[in-house]
Amino acid sequence: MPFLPEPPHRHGAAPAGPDTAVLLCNLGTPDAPTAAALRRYLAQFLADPRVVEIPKLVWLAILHGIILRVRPAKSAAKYATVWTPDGSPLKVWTEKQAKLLQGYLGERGLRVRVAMAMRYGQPAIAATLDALKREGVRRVLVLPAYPQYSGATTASVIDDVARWALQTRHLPELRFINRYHDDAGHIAALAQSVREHWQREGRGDKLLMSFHGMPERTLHLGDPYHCECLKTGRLLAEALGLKDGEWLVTFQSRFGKAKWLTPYTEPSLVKLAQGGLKSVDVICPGFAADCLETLEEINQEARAAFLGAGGQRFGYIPCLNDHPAGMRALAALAERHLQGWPTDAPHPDTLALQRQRAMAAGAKE
Ligand SMILES: C=CC1=C(C)c2cc3[nH]c(cc4nc(cc5[nH]c(cc1n2)c(C)c5CCC(=O)O)C(CCC(=O)O)=C4C)c(C)c3C=C
Ligand SMILES: [Fe+2]
Ligand SMILES: [Fe+2]
Repeated sequence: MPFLPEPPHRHGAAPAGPDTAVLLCNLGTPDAPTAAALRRYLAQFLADPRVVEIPKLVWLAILHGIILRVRPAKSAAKYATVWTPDGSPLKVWTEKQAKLLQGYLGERGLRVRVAMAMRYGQPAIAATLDALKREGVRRVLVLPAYPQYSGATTASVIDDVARWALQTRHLPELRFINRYHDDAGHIAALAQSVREHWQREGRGDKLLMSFHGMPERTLHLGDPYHCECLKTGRLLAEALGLKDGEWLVTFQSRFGKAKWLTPYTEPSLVKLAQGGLKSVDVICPGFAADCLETLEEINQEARAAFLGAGGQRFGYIPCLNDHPAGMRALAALAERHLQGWPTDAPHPDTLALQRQRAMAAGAKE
């Protein structure tokens, strides 16, 4: 692919804003809770070879021949139940997180520009990186909003940045945060959010931690996702002082016919209720923000399944969203990964230029 034309250098001109940026990336979401918008979104999402790892031609035939005929309308109806006046919850939260992150980083004395982008749909990663460059950004720290690394999520964000890089002439310096599943601040924020929920709504007899699933095959192929989910679960249980039997990790959102990571969330809840458990709390620590998968699949469908099987109380613990402890943990995480990059003073190159100019001006006089 040819390099696209770029704006000419503004020789030595200092950028108006900060020249270091943090790019907060999440999965993406449809533009509207309609079948047409879902068809566009799912066609892009599910054609990503990081997400569905089966031979491309076979899969594209199934995707366009079957899945994109049925699923968009069904999924649109689900999205409609969680849609907000400002749009999809995932987008609303991610926008808010980016704004807040800029503030929390500022509080730590870091002058950086924080932008958000979505892997699928809008705002796209490539367009956002182009916009940052136009604003004078020379360094970008990419922060995929996935605590646990997986090929389907984190690596796919990195793919997208790399694709943009392949057709960009003057690249910014790039860094990536691959994971924060065991980050102490992140675990403490999750634990605080559970304790706050217990104080607000009372405490269930068990804490179920539900993570988004992946095909089990990906575990055997070396994807660290399963392992990182279990570690987050163990650390959160430890932080809360939970004993064995008081908590469990499960996997939700199975897609397709293959075996996914087990135990599955909804069947586990049904089994627990049938076994006599009356009250459960559910948290989704794999999601940085509430979205369809938490608000509809867990707080509506899984709740109904648990209550329908004899459970009496289902406590849903929201994702960290804009929780101050979660935001502070993200800011501290970003700060560590920004080490060595200029984030407060003008860039040393800029200072050197200013000195050179001052000297040149002095020599002329
Ligand atoms: C948090 C980590 C996620 C992993 C890992 C993940 C893997 C994965 N997902 C699908 C298929 C679908 N996921 C869908 C929605 C969705 N998935 C995540 C996160 C992870 N996915 C989020 C945050 C969301 C919600 C998006 C929103 O708009 O709120 C959907 C779309 C919804 C639907 O039609 O049901 C699909 C499909 C696969 C196949 C996969 C791993 C291989
Ligand atoms: Fe997903
Ligand atoms: Fe789902």
